[in-house]
Amino acid sequence: MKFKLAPSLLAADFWNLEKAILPAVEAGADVLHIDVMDGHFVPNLTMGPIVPKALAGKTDAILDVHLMVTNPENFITDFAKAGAHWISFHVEAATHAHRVSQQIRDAGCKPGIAINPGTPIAHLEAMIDHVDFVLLMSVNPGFGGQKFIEATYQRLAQLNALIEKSDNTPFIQVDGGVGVANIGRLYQAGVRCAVAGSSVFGKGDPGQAVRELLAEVEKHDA
Ligand SMILES: O=C(CO)[C@@H](O)[C@H](O)COP(=O)(O)O
Ligand SMILES: [Fe+2]
Repeated sequence: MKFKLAPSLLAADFWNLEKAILPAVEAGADVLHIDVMDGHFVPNLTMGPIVPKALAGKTDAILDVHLMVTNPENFITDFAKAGAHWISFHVEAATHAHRVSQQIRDAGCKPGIAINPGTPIAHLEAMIDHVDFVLLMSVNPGFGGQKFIEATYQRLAQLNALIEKSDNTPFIQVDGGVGVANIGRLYQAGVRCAVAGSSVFGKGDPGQAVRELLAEVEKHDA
């Protein structure tokens, strides 16, 4: 699969969302990452379905909804109707993870399973065959702008090994603290979609930031 960069809207200027998003997409970002937080699973509140609904039809980018909520099953239909293409939910938050992934697929979206830095990779074992991607958190979920956790590289090796021995090949998305300093190494470690919030929208020019991040990936493409 071709590498995809997913700017996280959480770091964008909400006064000027269109001006933030358009240059990032024009510069080659294929995915827009929408962080949904409920103030319960994580100690922060962010966006509901009105956000993908506002973007749907305005851009060709994939709308990628990252649910950091308890009871994810309650939100799938609304986000799918709002135009989400990918929906990920946390293995820590889903009592019936298998049912939730099926619900996402039935709603016409690609299901992804997300995992916190403190949860053993082995907890994904029963779900690998039932998702299209794994979202490996490289910070503790809840906030943008945090420092990348270095143990993510070891966890990536464990995740690759788990995927290798399964019948399915979900792609790996990494989320949190990604920037020019680590995106190349993450690509080499098997990541095919990197979420980038502050490193895209935290500087003056999102288009330039996207070009720099993609150039790093290109450099590491052996
Ligand atoms: O899901 C989350 C945080 O919970 C992420 O998507 C962050 O929003 C990424 O932001 P940066 O770490 O790249 O600033
Ligand atoms: Fe996220």
